[in-house]
Amino acid sequence: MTSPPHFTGRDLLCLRGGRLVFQDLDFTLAPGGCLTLVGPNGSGKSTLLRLMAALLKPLRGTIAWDGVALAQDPEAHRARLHYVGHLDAVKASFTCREILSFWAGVRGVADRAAVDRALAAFAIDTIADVPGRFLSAGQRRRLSLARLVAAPAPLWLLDEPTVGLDRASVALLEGAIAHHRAGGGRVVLSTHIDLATPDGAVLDLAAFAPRGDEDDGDVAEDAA
Ligand SMILES: Nc1ncnc2c1ncn2[C@@H]1O[C@H](COP(=O)(O)OP(=O)(O)OP(=O)(O)O)[C@@H](O)[C@H]1O
Repeated sequence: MTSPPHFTGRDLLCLRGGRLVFQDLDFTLAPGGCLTLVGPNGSGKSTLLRLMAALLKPLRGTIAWDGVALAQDPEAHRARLHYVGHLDAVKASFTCREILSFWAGVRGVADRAAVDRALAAFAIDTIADVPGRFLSAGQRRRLSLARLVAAPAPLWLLDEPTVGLDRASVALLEGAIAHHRAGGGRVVLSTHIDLATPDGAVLDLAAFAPRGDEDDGDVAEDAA
């Protein structure tokens, strides 16, 4: 019997702007798993998500999908994930439906039903034909999150996805995450608020902060 594919990080050390952000960091995420990143401002939650998306490289350590290091084929890795960062990619002159259809098309999904499901999943169906320029901050965020549903991908990387969301929208996100995980999908998210992720794991970045005894002055940052 073969074991399920795991998403792992081992012995990770990361610099940004020449400064040590975290070190000795390990994680493991099995299919259906959720990892919540917590920690104070600047502790490296966004940085770790960017490492997991193969947008940055660690100075030391390895991140691997099913035993294969991301560095071997970062493009293949990016094709299996959705990364939702702080910026909402919303085109002012396109409607919500057009924006979602575009994103789905980029991922090879030409399925109106999938776009309809995504609109409904984040309660944007009532504003499906409203152009991006007229959306509120919370509506823009919901539209960005709806991409997750419009074009399936096994790994969701979500950087503070609840920013701008009202309580009802947070519940919609929790539901979408639960549905994704029930189908074997994986989620890593950073948050400063409580988000219901049943049976999920929590990784506190504060535990991997520089100890103050390192001399990092002579090591170069290894950015992608
Ligand atoms: N592009 C960059 N160049 C240089 N340093 C950076 C860059 N981006 C982030 N940093 C630094 O890396 C460290 C970690 O930042 P990061 O954004 O990962 O923290 P965070 O835990 O996500 O913070 P927050 O809770 O405020 O969002 C900080 O000290 C930050 O100043």
